[in-house]
Amino acid sequence: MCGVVGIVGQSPVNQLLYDALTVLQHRGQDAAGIVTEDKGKFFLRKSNGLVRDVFHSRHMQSLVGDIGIGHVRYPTAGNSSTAESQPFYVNSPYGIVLAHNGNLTNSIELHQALFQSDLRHINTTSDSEVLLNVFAHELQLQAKLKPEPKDIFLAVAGVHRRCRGAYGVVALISGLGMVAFRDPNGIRPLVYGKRIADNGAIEYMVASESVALDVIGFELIADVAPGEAIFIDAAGELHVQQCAEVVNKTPCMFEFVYFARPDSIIDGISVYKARLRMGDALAERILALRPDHDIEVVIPIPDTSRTSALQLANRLGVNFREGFMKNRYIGRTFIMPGQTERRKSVRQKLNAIGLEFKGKNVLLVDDSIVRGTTCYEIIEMARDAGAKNVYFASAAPEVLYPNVYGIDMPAAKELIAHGRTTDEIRQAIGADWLVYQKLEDLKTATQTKKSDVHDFDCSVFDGAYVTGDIDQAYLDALETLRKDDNKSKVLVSDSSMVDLHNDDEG
Ligand SMILES: O=P(O)(O)OC[C@H]1O[C@H](OP(=O)(O)OP(=O)(O)O)[C@H](O)[C@@H]1O
Ligand SMILES: NC(=O)CC[C@H](N)C(=O)O
Ligand SMILES: [Mg+2]
Repeated sequence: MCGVVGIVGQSPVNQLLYDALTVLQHRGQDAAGIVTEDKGKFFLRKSNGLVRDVFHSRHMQSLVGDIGIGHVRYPTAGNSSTAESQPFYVNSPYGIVLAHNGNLTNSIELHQALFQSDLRHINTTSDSEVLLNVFAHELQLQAKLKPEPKDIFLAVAGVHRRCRGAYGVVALISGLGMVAFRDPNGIRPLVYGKRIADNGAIEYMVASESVALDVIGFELIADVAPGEAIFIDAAGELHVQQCAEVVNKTPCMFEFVYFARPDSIIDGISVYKARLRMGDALAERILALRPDHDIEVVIPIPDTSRTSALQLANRLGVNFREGFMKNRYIGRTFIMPGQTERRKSVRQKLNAIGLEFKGKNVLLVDDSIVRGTTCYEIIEMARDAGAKNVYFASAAPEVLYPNVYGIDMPAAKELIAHGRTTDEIRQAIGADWLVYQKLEDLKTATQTKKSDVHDFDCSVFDGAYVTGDIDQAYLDALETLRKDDNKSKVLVSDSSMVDLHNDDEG
C-alpha cells in the first residue's frame, strides 16, 4: 500500500513533499522518492529506505522547482530494487514522471501489448512502469505539441480502457502540469486540496490520504472520484473531468481496517469513527456470544487496534489498559517483506507490562489477523506475563483470500485462517477463546449516511474481486511468484537496472 503526493506550488515544494511523505510513511517503508520540475527539467531522488534515510541535505537542495510529486513504496509487484522505487520516468511524449499506489491485474498482458503494438520498452518488472507507459502512449496518440486539458483526460480514459486493477496515480507532464487519477472502482484512496500562497495564488496538493493535507496546511477540496482525473495546468488552473465510462465505487475495506491513519477521511468516511464503530460492533458480538463473560481487562495491540479496542472496552464496561508498550522506532510489521523479519520485529516492537496481565482474564484486541504473526507472539507474551486466560478479538473478519489490489498478501496458504475453522485458528495462535467481527457488521460499521459509498472491495474477506477479472489461474500464478518462500529467489533486487537518476552516489 504505497503513498503518493503531488504539489503545484508558488515556491519550492521539496520540503513540503518530504513532510507529506513522512506523514504517509505508514503506507510504505521500503523505498521513497521525490521528483521536482524546474524550467522543463526533472530532478529525482529515490532509493530504498525510510523517508528520513533516503533524503539528505544534498538531495533536498538538488530537488528544485515549484512543482513535484513523491512516493513511499510497499512493493506488491516486481522486485524491491532501487530501480523499481518510484516515481518512474519516461521521456516521450513531453517527459512524464509518475507515482502509483495500487496494483495492476493485467500488467503482463499490457507489458506485451506495449512492446508489440505500441513499440515501447519496459525496463523493470514493476506494474507502475507499465502504467506510466500506457498513459504516455495514450497521450502520444493525441498527437499535440501543446495538449489541452481535454487531451490529458482522453489519455486517462485510455488508461481506464486498458488497465485493470487498482490505481491511485499522480504524474507530472513536463512544462504542462500535474495530473492525478483514480481507477473506476476507487479501490485506492486519493484526495486533493488547496491553500492560498503568500502571493495570493492558489496552490494545489494531491495525496493518498487527507491527513497529509492537514499536516502540510492544505484544505481538503474532495476525493478524486473513482474514474475521475484532475489536472492542474502550468498556469495553476484546476480542471476536473470524469474519464471512465463505467464507475462502480468500491473502496478497499482494508484501508479502514488497517492501512489508513485514523485521522484520515476517505470518500467522506472518517477512518477514526469507522474504527470506533468496529469496536462497538465487536463488543455487541462478544456480549451476544458470551453474556456471562469473565473478561477483566481489555488490552489493545498497538498501534492500529487502539481506537476500536477502546470503544469495545467502553461498551463492555471493562477496564481498558495499555498492556503492551511499543518501541516507537520500529515501523509496521505487516508491511515488512519477509516472515522472519516480521516475527522478529513483533518481539522487538512490543513489550508487556506485567501487572496488567498477572492473574487476570485478558481480552487482547487487534484490528485484524492476517498471517497470525502478531497474535501468536503476543499471546505467548501475555502468558509469560502471567495472564490467567488469554482471549483474543479481531475487529475484522477472517482474512481468507489473497489481495490483488496493492496489499502484499499473495498466497492464501500464508493466511492463518485459510482452511481452518475458528477453533483451529484459536489453537494455532494459542488463545483460550477467539472471536472475529462478522463481515456484515464490519460493512455497517464503516458505512455512514454522509458518504455515497454503498459497497466496498472486501475481497480478502469474501473472495469477490470487484474488478471481475480475477480467476483461480491468476491467483495460482500470483502465489507462485510472490509467496514468501519464493520472493527471495525470484524477486531478487537488481541494482544494475537502468532508470532515471540524478544522483547515483547513494
Ligand atoms: O496477523 P499478522 O500477519 O501479524 O498481521 C496483522 C497485524 O499486523 C498489523 O500490525 P502492524 O505492526 O503492521 O502495524 P500497527 O503498528 O499499525 O498495528 C495489524 O495491525 C495487526 O496487528
Ligand atoms: N503497494 C503499492 O501501492 C505498490 C505499487 C506498485 N504495484 C509497486 O509495487 O511498486
Ligand atoms: Mg498491528
